[in-house]
Amino acid sequence: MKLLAERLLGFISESLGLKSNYIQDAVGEFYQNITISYYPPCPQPELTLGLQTHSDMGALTLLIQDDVGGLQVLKDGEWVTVQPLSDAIVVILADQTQVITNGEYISAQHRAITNASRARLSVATFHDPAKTVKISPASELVNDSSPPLYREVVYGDYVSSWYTKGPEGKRNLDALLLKS
Ligand SMILES: O=C(O)CCC(=O)C(=O)O
Ligand SMILES: [Fe+2]
Repeated sequence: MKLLAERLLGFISESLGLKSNYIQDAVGEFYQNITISYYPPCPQPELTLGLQTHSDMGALTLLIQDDVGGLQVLKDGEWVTVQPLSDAIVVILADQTQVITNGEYISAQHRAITNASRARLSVATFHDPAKTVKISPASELVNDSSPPLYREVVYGDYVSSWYTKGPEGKRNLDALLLKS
């Protein structure tokens, strides 16, 4: 998972004209976190979500889901179900990559819905900076016509505020926006 995350961040860096290890260097050694989520059947799925709308706070998330399905991503204002595919790994771009790329790449808002009949399992591997790492837009991507969109943040502070305020859409990322 770590190698895959490194390669994907490498491709993202290269696509923006940065050296391939740019984002990896900005993030530093990954703090790898694994969450296994179990969603029991819910008698009234229309009344509750399995997981509320959020974007992941680190750099990149790699997710494996079983064949039940329930992960949805927000695309053009609509919720789109990520169809389970056997052997597939879902790549979820997370907030720090949005900051480093100065908004060229956008972290995905997603949620998990429940269903009435089958329990669901997902395994997410988060690739995050260490808590002491400072994250800011890549200087190579910032100039007079493309000013920095986000202020620098110590990743640990971002995590604290995420847990204090809770994830509500992308409000934690929006709090880093510099006023133009
Ligand atoms: O269970 C899922 O499909 C989503 C899990 C997730 O988004 C998370 O743990 O951050
Ligand atoms: Fe997530």
